[in-house]
Amino acid sequence: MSKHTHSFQAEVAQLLHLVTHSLYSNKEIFLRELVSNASDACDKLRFEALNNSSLFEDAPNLEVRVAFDKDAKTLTITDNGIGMSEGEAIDHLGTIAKSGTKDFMSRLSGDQKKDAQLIGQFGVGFYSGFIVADKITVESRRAGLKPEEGVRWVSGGTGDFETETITRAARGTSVILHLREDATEYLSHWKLKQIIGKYSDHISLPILMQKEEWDKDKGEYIQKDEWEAVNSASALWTRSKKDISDEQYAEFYKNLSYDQDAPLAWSHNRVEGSSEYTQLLYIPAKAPHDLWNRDRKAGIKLYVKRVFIMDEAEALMPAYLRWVKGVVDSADLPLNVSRELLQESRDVRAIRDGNTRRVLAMLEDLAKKDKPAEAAEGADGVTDVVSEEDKAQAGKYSQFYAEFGSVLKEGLGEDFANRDKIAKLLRFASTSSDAVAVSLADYKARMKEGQAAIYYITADNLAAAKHSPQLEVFRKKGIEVLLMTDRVDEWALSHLHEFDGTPLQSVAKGAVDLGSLLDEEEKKAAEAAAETFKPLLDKLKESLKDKAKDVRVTTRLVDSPACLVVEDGDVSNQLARMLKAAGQQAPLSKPILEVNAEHALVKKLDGSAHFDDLAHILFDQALLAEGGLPEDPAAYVKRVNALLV
Ligand SMILES: Nc1ncnc2c1ncn2[C@@H]1O[C@H](COP(=O)(O)OP(=O)(O)OP(=O)(O)O)[C@@H](O)[C@H]1O
Repeated sequence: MSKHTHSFQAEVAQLLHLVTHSLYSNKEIFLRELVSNASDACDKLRFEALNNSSLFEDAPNLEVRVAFDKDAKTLTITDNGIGMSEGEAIDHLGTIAKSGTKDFMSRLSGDQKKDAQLIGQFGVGFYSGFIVADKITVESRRAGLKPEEGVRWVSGGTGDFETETITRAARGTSVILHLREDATEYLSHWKLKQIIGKYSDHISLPILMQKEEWDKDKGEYIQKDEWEAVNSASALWTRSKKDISDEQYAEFYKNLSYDQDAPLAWSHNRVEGSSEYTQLLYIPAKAPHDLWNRDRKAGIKLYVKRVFIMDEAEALMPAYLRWVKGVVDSADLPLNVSRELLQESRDVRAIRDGNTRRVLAMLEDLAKKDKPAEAAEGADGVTDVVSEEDKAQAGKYSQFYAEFGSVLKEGLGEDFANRDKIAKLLRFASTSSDAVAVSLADYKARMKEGQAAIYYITADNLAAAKHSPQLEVFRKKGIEVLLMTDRVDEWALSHLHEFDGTPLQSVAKGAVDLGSLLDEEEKKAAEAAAETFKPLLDKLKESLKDKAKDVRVTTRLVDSPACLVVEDGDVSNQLARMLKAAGQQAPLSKPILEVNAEHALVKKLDGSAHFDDLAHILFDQALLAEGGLPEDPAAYVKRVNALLV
């Protein structure tokens, strides 16, 4: 048979040079690319055979075989897919037809370092074989052509390649890599199996390798004639939902997450539209130990057409949902997509938005079914029937929230578009419930007539929150206050100014304005107290000028003599203490001391010989009551003792 020599298209020669020189640090990807091509070839055959089943010839089972020959130093990837005619081999393996790669070529700068970074962002496909091979032989026969119409394509990866017509009985393609001296590590069953497991486990065709057996006499592994699949060949997410059992979903989750607990919920969807992808997302039952590490990568694995691309694709999930586990399989992204490119891609943004929406929808659903529904009989005598399935969901949201609620709150500051949805998912303890179970909607439904705001307080722990003097008037008036004890609350709540049209108001910030909840008499008494107390307040201000920004009379206290508040917009004392404990500089803003004109201690101040000491004690006690420490504890003790003896 006569051989023909062809020149590579100029761009191919250029690409080959780059591939061999720049992709060296990540050699093993060549196998992923070639297995992926083999799998594509099988997909193409399956597609063409829909109209022409004779293309299957006598081999209807599509498969990929990976074999190596230690003596010849060759590695061969064979598929029984569509194959290539001689003309196709010349066209497809000698030119670059893909627009993506052409675009890449046009962006080459000639600077090897920059170009090496660029190349990582584009699929290099077949040519990546030259990273490990100094010569590649491709033997192929297109499905439907006669055995004598096969082709052999040979190239050393430089300027040209040769083709000749051969006889090949088997349909499909063999890519034979003649390995370079420094790539003989791939002549290993174990190594190849490991790479296939890493990148190609979910290719839906079997990838076969010859079995190996230890030969005692020779002291080495011997290849047997028997072939076995080395991938699991089950891309679960590509199957139809109705064909997958709950057990299979749970099992897949375990493999994916190494988490022994069953997931709380999952969602499996095929999304079509401007961006086409499949998502299978799981909500774990338990938080990982490093949940709080914001650098922790997302638990999403990215596949492109069933080929594994990367673990922890953080661009596919916002940081506050970093605990979600799952798989995204895109039909649009290039195989060689890099993390950098992911950050910029429009397709990826669409996937990320879709994933976020899906997770929030799953949580909404769990939240709805959290409380065991009582079979409440309506006025019309009709009773809601609660399905067994819904009953099984009861309590799951509470479980989720206890584990992940704090991280979810980060979303208030991070994801403005979904802020309202996130707000609906929040749960808090309150003055009416020790359990962290009150939603903002529950709270609103219980608001008193005339109540203009959703009130909350932040503190280190539930006891401190509950006993805070700032709550006294609310308790007296029977107004519920949300008790927030998460470190992230103060920051998160600073991003949520209102819920469903009602403002959120910290009871430790600003002047308390209970508006129409105060009766006329109380209002008048407060105004009168402010007037009569003016001289006393001025004296207090003078005594405490280093500690307090202002001193004023308040209506928010009932039993306590005084409390500290900050102005709206200032960092609360609680947050300032937390920042200090974390070694950070807290913004300096002095608190405001509010005094209870009705309290005996405050009344005693007037004309007291110990005015200055009492003033400082009042301030320091207010600080102690909200979980702080006097700036000079020894001075505080001394002052109290002086009064005690
Ligand atoms: N095993 C194979 N069987 C049949 N055709 C193949 C095979 N491998 C490669 N080809 C042909 O060669 C072409 C070029 O392959 P190459 O890997 O460079 O690019 P691609 O597969 O189109 O893109 P990518 O690999 O980046 O997804 C393919 O489009 C296909 O037509």
